[in-house]
Amino acid sequence: MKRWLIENGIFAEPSAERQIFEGWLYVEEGYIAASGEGAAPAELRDQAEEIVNGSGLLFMPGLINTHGHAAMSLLRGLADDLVLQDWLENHMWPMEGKFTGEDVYWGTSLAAAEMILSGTTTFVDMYDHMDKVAEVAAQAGLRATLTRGVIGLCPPDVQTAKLNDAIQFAKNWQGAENGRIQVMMSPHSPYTCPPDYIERIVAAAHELDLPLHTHMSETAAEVALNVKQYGARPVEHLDKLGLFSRPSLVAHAVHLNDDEIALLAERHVAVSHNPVSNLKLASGVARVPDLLRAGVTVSLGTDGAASNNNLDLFEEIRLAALLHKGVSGDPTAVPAAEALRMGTIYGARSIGLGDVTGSLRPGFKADITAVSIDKPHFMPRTDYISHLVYSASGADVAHVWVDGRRILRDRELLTLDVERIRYEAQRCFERLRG
Ligand SMILES: CSC[C@H]1O[C@@H](n2cnc3c(O)ncnc32)[C@H](O)[C@@H]1O
Ligand SMILES: [Zn+2]
Repeated sequence: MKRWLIENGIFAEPSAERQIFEGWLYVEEGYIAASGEGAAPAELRDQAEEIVNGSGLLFMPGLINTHGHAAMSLLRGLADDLVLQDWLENHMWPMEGKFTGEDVYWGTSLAAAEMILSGTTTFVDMYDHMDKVAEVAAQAGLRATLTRGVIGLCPPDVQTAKLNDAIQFAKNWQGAENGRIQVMMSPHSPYTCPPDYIERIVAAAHELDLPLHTHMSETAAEVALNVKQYGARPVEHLDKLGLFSRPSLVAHAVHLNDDEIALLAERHVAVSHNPVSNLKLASGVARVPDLLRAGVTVSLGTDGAASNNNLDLFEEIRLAALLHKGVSGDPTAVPAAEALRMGTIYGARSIGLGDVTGSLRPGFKADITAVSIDKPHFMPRTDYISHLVYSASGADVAHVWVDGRRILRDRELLTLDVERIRYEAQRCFERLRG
């Protein structure tokens, strides 16, 4: 579909001065070409190959999930109510050690189905067997920023093999699928990668001209260990290793002091805030209002489904708006529109796509989520930004487009066979469980 039109819709653009307008939006060759209030121009109606009747629908930029491990949806519900290190070392890593490419394929497919059904159009994924993740993203029609996460707690030859795998993955997939697939380089964390290994990964990112992504300062125990092992807190440690010399996105950043916040701002490091995962693993609450005040780009991630336990980014948006009010005692700590920007345009900026996706303005890719607003919890029609943040959930999503192509119609997945995915995911889990 090259040219199509939405008319009679309500549009939410949280980064514009006028955040809500009623009218039309025209898409051409995958891009938002024009939009306006009131009735659509007759010439655009004539040119359009499809006209979408937007009545009863609220159109918003597709959601952007900036940190996750999609295939971990196979481990959902397996090990709840544990702290990070116990959960990782005694439950996740033993299971992940048994994962084959097929497990990653079906686990990621399950996640892709869930993300599309809850309005996500772009996801960041750090995992192993990344060719399988990229295949799923390509097939699903999602936009994805993918990275082969490397853990360096292994002999030097295995470290090298993992790094080469990450480099090869980048060479094969960077810019694939009409640019929908982007790649980053990822040391898993400062506590799983020795300093010299991080330096090699950073050097590879420079050579390949790629951004970097890592877990950082997720728990107080991690920060204490970093100080004990390396004599510096994680931010200073990673800065010395050159990680922030590339565009960087760090996940979690829960335990930061004022100097670290200032340094992240100075280095233009983006933070993926994962409030549900941080609460579930009892990691703490990130200093999001302070980060935003300092000028850091803060976006939202679910982390894997095993620490969440779903991939509904509306939940992260709502929690980001609520949690920081609760802990600060300031109801304006994260206002509704700011939470929505964290789930959309700030997500795009944090992965270098700030002029590509995350907005409904002309010139952006047509990555659009349509929410069905003919429901009691969207009444009365007071403030749709408020309704999206405080009342909506992923279950309200009716249609999704990525790159101008519809991938969800009336909650029917158009690119994925959800029955087959459910069957295969259960089969994979049973084999892994043994
Ligand atoms: C090397 S692939 C990614 C790796 O990350 C693990 N993981 C999942 N959630 C978290 C988290 O919250 N902190 C640190 N590491 C996490 C996952 O199990 C994979 O092994
Ligand atoms: Zn993670």
